[in-house]
Amino acid sequence: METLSTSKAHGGTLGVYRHASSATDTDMTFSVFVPPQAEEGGKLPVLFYLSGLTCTHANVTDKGEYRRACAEHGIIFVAPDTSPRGEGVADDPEGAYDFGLGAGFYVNATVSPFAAHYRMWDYIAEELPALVAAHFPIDPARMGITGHSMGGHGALTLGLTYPDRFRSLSAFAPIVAPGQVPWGHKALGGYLGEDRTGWRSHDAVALIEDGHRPAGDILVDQGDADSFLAEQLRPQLLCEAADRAGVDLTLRMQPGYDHSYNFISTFMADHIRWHAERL
Ligand SMILES: N[C@@H](CCC(=O)N[C@@H](CSC=O)C(=O)NCC(=O)O)C(=O)O
Repeated sequence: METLSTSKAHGGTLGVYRHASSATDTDMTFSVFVPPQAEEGGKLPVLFYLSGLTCTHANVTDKGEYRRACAEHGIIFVAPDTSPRGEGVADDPEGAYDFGLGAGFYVNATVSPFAAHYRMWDYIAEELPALVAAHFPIDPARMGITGHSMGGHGALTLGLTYPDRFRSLSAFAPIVAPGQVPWGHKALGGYLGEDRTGWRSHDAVALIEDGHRPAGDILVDQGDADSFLAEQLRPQLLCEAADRAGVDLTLRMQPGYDHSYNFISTFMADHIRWHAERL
């Protein structure tokens, strides 16, 4: 693992790192904030934040405003990239923002040419937790996951699939049912193929319908002025599935907030506190 930069913040250290990923067979870059409590020598809980379409690790690192709350609650914060990148990595044939580079959708692609590198599911579920646990003072029994939009979809599907691994689960404006919305149709069709049975493992609503359960309760914040709300996000579908299944979900509709990092940064500290209480 190569250190690209480190900088002191709120008494802790923000670092950006690059490594050769075996999951994606590319270099991958991510950021980690280690709070000042690490100096005491113990292992700390970790929160993985999965970003949305068009993002790298840098969007939340620059605009997410998570460091003060992580320093207050003693949480390590890990922000990975959203897709493999580099020479030989396939992109959307028309360069669209919602597929290919910056839009890995947290799945292991099975369709050529994407199957060669687009293995973000394995990267987030397996490789990255092991890598950060080897290099930072992380307690692997206290891992939480959150994310925004496409990353909220990733957090929900990973948290529902691996409740023993991700002990706390929240999301900001997530895509809750990719099998029922245009972003999801394009991504799951392009990465997994048109046989929709395979899509259910990457659809939070379908996962709940199919019997998957999170480790505990789920927190979702959603702005009601989000331009993607009605067509792409549809959080009501998650509420209905959770109600039917007895999953403890809190959906907070936040008046006036849009889909941007102004929304995310407003509620970030609250999500970090919420995860800290559960980890
Ligand atoms: N057409 C827009 C759409 C991109 C966008 O809004 N991306 C969001 C995530 S959307 C769902 O996953 C985002 O987080 N953008 C980065 C940011 O820093 O705001 C466009 O291309 O801009």
